[in-house]
Amino acid sequence: MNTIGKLYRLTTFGESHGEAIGGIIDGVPSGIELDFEQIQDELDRRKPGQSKIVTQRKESDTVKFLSGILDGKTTGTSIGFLIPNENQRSKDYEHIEEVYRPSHADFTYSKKYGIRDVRGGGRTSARETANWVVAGAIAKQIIPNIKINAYVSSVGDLFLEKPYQALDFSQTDSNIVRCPDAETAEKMIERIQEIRKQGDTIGGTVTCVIQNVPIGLGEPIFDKLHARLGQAMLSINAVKGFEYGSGFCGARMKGSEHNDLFNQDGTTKTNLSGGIQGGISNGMDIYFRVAFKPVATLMKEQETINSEGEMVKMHGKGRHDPCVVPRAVPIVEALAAMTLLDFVLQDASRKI
Ligand SMILES: Cc1cc2nc3c(=O)[nH]c(=O)nc-3n(C[C@H](O)[C@H](O)[C@H](O)COP(=O)(O)O)c2cc1C
Repeated sequence: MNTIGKLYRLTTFGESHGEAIGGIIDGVPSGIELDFEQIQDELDRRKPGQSKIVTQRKESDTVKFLSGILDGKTTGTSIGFLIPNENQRSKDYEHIEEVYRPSHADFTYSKKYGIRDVRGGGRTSARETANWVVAGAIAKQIIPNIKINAYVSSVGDLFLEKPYQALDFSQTDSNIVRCPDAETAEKMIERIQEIRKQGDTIGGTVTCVIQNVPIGLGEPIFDKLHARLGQAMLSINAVKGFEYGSGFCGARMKGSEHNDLFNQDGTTKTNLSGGIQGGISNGMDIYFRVAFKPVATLMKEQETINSEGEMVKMHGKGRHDPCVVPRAVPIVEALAAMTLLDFVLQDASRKI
């Protein structure tokens, strides 16, 4: 229930306003020299308070490793880690103790568990995703040849029209919205600021491109590579859609338009398959898109119900993201890295 992965496994714990969040990573090969700066850099890309277009909660998100590492190298035993919570303001949530925020997880958690950790959303909070970023950063270091790049490809109805082949991924972090095209990025930032001033929120998409993938990762039936990527991406808070390759557009095409014809060396002239056929990587680029809804907590009045079943008015309070996609980029990359590594280990285990 709190674990993702089969051979590279992350088990997590923690609530938004509890003492700390953290996890245990199993399946890390021994002898990997870890780059701790890179792990912290990834956490900094996700952390709150990093720019004017994200939540202003201030967390240093400093990770403390407790086990599984000796003299900077992995020992092959489980890696335990903690990220202390530093900047909780639980009072900001007192006003929702008896009411359910529309489209948040307040109602479902209350009904399922009969008890609700209202402080910062408890375990429903995307604070949990910091744990995933730690495991993802380590996964990236174990499979450095596989290149994973995510970026913001839309905010509301503002789309980055260029295909990923025309982008320079080194520019993704050159702006606060994490869109590698400077002109589009500027418009996206303006839109998010406008929406925030209105006390509203806005959705968007993150595109992820995975390059240099060996042929043969993924299983033919239940552990299809795209199914596991989809499960990972759909586990991210606020995600409403996942499509890979031609995705939903493919449903509008004819086979003669959609088929990826082969070159003699087994590569394909087009890549509408998105690098996966029959659940197995074919060596072409894997690319997919993840759709994020607008954040549920609004800084404006909405109608809702309380725990007594009465219709009431509520007004959001506290520090919230007006749009999650800039902070979601490292989360998408982390889960992609963990999923790919899991299959690399599975593939290796078949060969001994
Ligand atoms: C990076 C990130 C930041 C988020 N920040 C907020 C936030 O500030 N306020 C909020 O209400 N929801 C936020 N969310 C979304 C909620 O966690 C999510 O909508 C909620 O748990 C309900 O789950 P669901 O939307 O997947 O159904 C964020 C999600 C992500 C990925």
